[in-house]
Amino acid sequence: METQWISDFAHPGVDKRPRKRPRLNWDVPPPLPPPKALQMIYCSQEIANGTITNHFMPAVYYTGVPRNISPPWRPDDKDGHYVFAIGENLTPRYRILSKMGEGTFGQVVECWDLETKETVAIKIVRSLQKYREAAMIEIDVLQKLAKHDFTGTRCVQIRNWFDYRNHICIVFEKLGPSLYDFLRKNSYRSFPIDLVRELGRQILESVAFMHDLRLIHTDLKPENILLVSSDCIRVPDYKVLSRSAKGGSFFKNLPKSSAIKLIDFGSTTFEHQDHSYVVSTRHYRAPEVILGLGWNYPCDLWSVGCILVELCSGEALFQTHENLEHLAMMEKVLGPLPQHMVIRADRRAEKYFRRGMRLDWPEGATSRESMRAVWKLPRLQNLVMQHVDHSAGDLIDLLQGLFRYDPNERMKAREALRHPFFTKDHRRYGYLN
Ligand SMILES: Nc1ncnc2c1ncn2[C@@H]1O[C@H](COP(=O)(O)OP(=O)(O)OP(=O)(O)O)[C@@H](O)[C@H]1O
Repeated sequence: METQWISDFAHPGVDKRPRKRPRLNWDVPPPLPPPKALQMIYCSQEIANGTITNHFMPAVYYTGVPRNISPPWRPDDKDGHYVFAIGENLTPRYRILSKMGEGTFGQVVECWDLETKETVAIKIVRSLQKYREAAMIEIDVLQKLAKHDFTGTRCVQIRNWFDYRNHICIVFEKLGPSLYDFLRKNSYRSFPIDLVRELGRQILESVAFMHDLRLIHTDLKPENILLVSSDCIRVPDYKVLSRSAKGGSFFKNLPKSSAIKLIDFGSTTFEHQDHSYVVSTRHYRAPEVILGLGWNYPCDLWSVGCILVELCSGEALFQTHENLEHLAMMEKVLGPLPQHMVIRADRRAEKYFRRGMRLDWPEGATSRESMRAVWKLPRLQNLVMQHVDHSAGDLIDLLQGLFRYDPNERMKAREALRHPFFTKDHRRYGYLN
C-alpha cells in the first residue's frame, strides 16, 4: 500500500491536486551516504526588530542532532522539491504542521516554531541552483523591505532564513488565505465595492512603497496578496437573492478584516536591472511586456488594474494563454493599441500585426472558441457597470488611468492613491454595513 503524503489537508491555502509519494521507511538508515549538503556549513540568519544575527554552525553539530529531532535524509522529488511528512521537524527548531501552498519556487509549509512558540510559514525552495539563487535575491529584497516598512503592514515579514539539506528555507510570519483562494472558496463571487476600495488602497500603498525603494514586484496577482487574518463573516448575497438563487447559496463569506500584505518577491527586480525578458503571470501581464518593448514600474500598475477588475467581478479579466488572443482581448475591452507602440513591437511580436499596423484579428485566431472568448468581453465601462452599484464612475476613471497602453502615460501608484475613487468621502458605506 502506498502512503499518500502531503494531500487533503484541510487548510485554505492547499493545492488540491493529488500528489502521491512513495512510502518511506523511517526506521532504516538512508541507503546512500549523506549528500554534500549535510556536510556543508549550516547557516542561518535571524531577523528581529530590524536587527540581523548570523548563525554559522559546523556540520558536525548539525549531523549530531538526535534522529527523533530531524528525519532521515531522503532524496528530493524529481522537480527538486523537499520531501517531508506532517509532524516531522525541519531543523530542530521548526515542526511541520501542514502544507499551505506550492509555487514555481517551492513549497510553503505551516510550522510551529519551538523557540518562539508561534506558527510561521516556511517557504522551502527547490534544490535546483537557479531557484536557490533566486531565493537569495528574494531574501535580499525581503530584508530591504523589512528595513523600511516601519509599520510592518505592507509586505510579508521575513523572520529568519537558513540553508537545510540544500534547500533555502525562508521563514515568514504566517498570514491568512490569498485573495484568489478567498474568491475561489466563495464560488468566485465578487467583493463589494467598498471592500475593493479598501483592498485597492492597500495594494497601491504597498506598490508605491516598493517603487519608492526602486523595486518592481513584477508578479502582482490575487494569489500573491494575502489577507492577514483567516477570519470571515457570512452575509446575505443580495445578488443571488434578487435572482432565483439557482444553484447558488443565499449567503457569501467576506473577510472580517480587510488587512492584506504582498508576498512572493521571487521575481522582484531592482530598477537598474535588465528589463527585456518576459515578466508577470499571463493574465496580469502588461502590453509593453507582450510587445517586447521593455518594461519598468508601470507594469505593476497594469497588474493592479487587472486585480481590481477581478475583485469586482470575481473572475480574471483577461483569461487567455496566448499573446495574440490576449492583445485582441485588450483591444475589445480598452480600444485599439496605439500605433507608436505597434510599430516598435519586437521580432517575436510583429507577427501579431497585419502589415505592421492592425492586429491580425480575427484572421489569426486559432479557433472559434478563441474568437468567441474575445467577442463576449464587454467594454471596460460596461464591465464595471455590470458589477458595481455605486462609485462606478470613479472606478472606471481610475481603471482607465491604470490601463493606459503607453507605460509612460499610465497612472503611477501615488497618483492613483490621490484619485477620487479613494479620496472621496465614502464613510456612509463601509463594506460590512
Ligand atoms: N506568509 C505566508 N502565510 C500564509 N501562506 C503563505 C505565506 N507565504 C506563502 N503562502 C502560501 O504559499 C503559496 C506560494 O507562495 P509563494 O507565492 O511565495 O511561492 P512561489 O513558489 O514563489 O509561487 P509562484 O509560483 O507564484 O512564484 C501562496 O500562494 C500562499 O497560498
